[in-house]
Amino acid sequence: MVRERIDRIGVVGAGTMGSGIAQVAATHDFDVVLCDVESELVESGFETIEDSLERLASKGVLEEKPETIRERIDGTTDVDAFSECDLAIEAVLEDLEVKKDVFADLERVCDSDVVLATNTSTLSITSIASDLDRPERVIGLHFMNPVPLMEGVEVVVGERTTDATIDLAHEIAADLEKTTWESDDKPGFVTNRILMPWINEGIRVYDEGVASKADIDAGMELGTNVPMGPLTLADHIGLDVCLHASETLYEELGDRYKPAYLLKRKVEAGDLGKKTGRGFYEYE
Ligand SMILES: NC(=O)c1ccc[n+]([C@@H]2O[C@H](COP(=O)([O-])OP(=O)(O)OC[C@H]3O[C@@H](n4cnc5c(N)ncnc54)[C@H](O)[C@@H]3O)[C@@H](O)[C@H]2O)c1
Repeated sequence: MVRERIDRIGVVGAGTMGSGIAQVAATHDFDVVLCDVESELVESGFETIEDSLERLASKGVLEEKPETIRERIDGTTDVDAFSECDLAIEAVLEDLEVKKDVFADLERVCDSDVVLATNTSTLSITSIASDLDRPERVIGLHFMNPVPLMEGVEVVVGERTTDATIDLAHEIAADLEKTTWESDDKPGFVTNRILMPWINEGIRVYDEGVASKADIDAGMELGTNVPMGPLTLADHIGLDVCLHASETLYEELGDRYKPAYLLKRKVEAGDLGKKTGRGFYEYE
């Protein structure tokens, strides 16, 4: 049995993804609790949400005022505030031990019928749930970046996830006007298993001098009808995020997932893409 009536959603992690998930949930009339480890990080999540809501309002795509949506979100640094939540979504950094600790807290704090979802990009849902008493209520709800704009959500089914939990995951995504597809709990699921080698190959093609950055991106955009070429997309995702995902896939799946040399060097240099103003391209 899982709780089907969802009024209040708890989101752990107020970074890029957590703030986006909180925003989309509040936009769709859910009450939200947004949690991070320090109040400054919660505040920074709220700034991201407010900026995004203002941009969407200026394009005329919001049905309510940004302030009305914003007021549905409470901030906290204490996960105990999730005791009243009907669903919890974890979006903390991509580290198995950190996520396991967060899920231990969620299991302690949330009622036993509350579904606990993770936004992990590459980690195993089964591993994340492995120390819990009730792993059957854990599922992957893999939102795409930027959450307010991207329509797709990948539902990732762990070894012990029950049908009731899977149904709830699809239903809540539909309530958020997202479209889902399902993946088994295998490294990188559908999206990152295919996307990460594509990005790494784009970087190698550039590093080997096959073509300029602009021509690599143009070739893939015009030649295969994707909205962004691999170098531009890597900058948007964050080169550190791409490297971390590639290393996890390399560990699990072997040589064909080896991260590109230049990806590692750029991350070491602190050129992480759009968020630091420089990756493969420069940003204002
Ligand atoms: N960035 C992307 O494009 C993207 C896309 C899909 C999925 N994801 C996944 O989403 C998750 C979050 O990624 P992100 O890009 O938002 O990361 P981020 O670094 O922007 O945000 C993570 C936040 O989690 C907070 N945090 C860490 N430990 C915490 C804890 N114990 N309790 C509460 N908060 C804690 C950090 O302080 C930080 O604010 C990761 O699992 C990532 O793989 C990322």
